[in-house]
Amino acid sequence: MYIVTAKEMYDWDRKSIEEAGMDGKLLMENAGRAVAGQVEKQVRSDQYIIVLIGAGNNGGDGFVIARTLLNKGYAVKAWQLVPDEKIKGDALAHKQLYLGAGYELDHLTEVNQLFRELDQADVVIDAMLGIGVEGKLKSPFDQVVAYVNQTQAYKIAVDIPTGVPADEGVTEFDGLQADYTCIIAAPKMSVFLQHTAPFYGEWEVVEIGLPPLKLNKPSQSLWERYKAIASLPKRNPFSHKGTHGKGLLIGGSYLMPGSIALSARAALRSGAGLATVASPGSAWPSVSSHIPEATAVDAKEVNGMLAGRLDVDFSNFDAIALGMGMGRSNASQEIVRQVMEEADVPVLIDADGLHHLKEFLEVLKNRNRPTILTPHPGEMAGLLGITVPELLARPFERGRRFACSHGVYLVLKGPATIITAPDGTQVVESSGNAGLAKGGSGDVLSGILLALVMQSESISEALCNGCFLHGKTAELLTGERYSQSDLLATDLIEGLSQSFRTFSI
Ligand SMILES: NC(=O)C1=CN([C@@H]2O[C@H](COP(=O)(O)OP(=O)(O)OC[C@H]3O[C@@H](n4cnc5c(N)ncnc54)[C@H](O)[C@@H]3O)[C@@H](O)[C@H]2O)[C@@H](O)CC1
Ligand SMILES: Nc1ncnc2c1ncn2[C@@H]1O[C@H](COP(=O)(O)OP(=O)(O)O)[C@@H](O)[C@H]1O
Ligand SMILES: [K+]
Repeated sequence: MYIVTAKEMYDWDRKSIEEAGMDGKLLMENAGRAVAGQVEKQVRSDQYIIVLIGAGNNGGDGFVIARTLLNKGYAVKAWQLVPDEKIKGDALAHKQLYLGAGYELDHLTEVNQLFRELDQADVVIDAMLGIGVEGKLKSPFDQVVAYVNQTQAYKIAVDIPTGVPADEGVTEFDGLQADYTCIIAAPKMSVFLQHTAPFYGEWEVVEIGLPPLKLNKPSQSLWERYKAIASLPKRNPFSHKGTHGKGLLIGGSYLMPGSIALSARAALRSGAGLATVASPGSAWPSVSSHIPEATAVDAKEVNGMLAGRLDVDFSNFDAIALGMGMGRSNASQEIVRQVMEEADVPVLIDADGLHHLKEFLEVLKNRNRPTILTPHPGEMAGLLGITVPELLARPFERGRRFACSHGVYLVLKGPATIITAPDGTQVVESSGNAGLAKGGSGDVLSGILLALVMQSESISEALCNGCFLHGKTAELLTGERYSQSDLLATDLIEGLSQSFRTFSI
């Protein structure tokens, strides 16, 4: 499923009408009916519904929704919040159909009168403004949104909650806080941004008849369950351990032996054939006690942290993951540089490895094989030399620019993880929950990703599937045995088997 910007959505709409011959009024009818169908699943016939209608096409959808629900016997009042002359085009046509059907329309003259009605409503349908919103909300929308937000009513937004921008980059806005948003045709970028996503509540996408081939292929899409099921690695009955990849994991330190142990265990649980750990000798007893299946290579250390070069032939491995629990000692930086310059296999860099890499990002351009960086927003902001809020205001654009200019795969982690390929293609993987907001989750992800990179033809697919397995495992576990509060990274590793049994079929 594609994720669209407002411009991409408008272009799709225009091309569907101009080139495919779709009729704008028919699309609006389809949109309104599709939303009404979803509303019906959530409301009872004895509940009092208010539909709030604005000036544009979002308001036009509102006339269709109100008419459709009234046709079916629901208790609905439609309120037009703007003067008559503002309603134009397809929206005006649907207003006339609504009135022609004999239904009553309330006009906003005095906000307190509407507020008294809103106090009585069980359900408020927000068809005020859609993706056409510009700047801060003007009167009366600012007052109405503020009032609706503090009512007890169940709030359903049409396409996008009023006031919320569709695109990234706008951080100052007043938005309607929806409980549920029925998104028309394709999710907008703001569904996946941390400062806008909470306004949507639960969301679903409805199809309204826009022909997919008239959508100029956007650069962003959403990773979906069916894609994961089709592309997760399958075990060949005649395989041997070498078939599934020999991974080298470099990291861990005397005071942080756990990270690399989590990564190595997660890699083996995710199907890797062999996992070899390069960690300081002082950390190895602790690492091996958590993952006896892993082997080790000798590594020099200073003060319990990796130091100097590794005496390892990297060509013996199929991929390398680097940085988890490594520590930030200057002495460890040499290893990161060595791997970047000498390892002719895919390399994933996480955590402290990213801290070291920051000092010599120019090496990325010289690599012949894929490099994968897996920063959380703090690490990404550090790589870019900007603040976390600056990054989160435009994560798609910042991530794309970084991945393209450095020629890397970028896994920008978060509730919606944005995976960017070196050509700028972006996929959002949005599974998981706040059970993952705990130290160690990222180390587990690195191990999963390492294993999948070794078992997949496509790096992008491997990264999407790895994030999918990670998030879905958290969802499966917190739906049953665990809660989001008590889930540990180690539980996640043991829970991977449940995800593989569910999705790798
Ligand atoms: N072909 C169609 O008819 C379709 C229409 N769709 C609906 O149409 C919507 C987009 O329609 P529009 O482009 O008319 O956009 P809106 O419905 O968001 O309305 C834009 C209008 O709102 C007013 N406005 C903008 N910013 C404002 C602010 N800050 N404060 C107060 N008023 C403001 C302006 O008068 C502007 O012209 C979508 O979100 C969707 O709901 C979809 O159903 C797709 C198909
Ligand atoms: N609230 C959340 N919802 C969904 N996923 C989350 C949430 N918080 C964290 N995650 C996921 O958990 C992982 C955390 O990684 P990271 O911050 O590197 O953790 P650590 O380094 O402590 O192991 C990422 O994959 C991230 O996407
Ligand atoms: K809306």
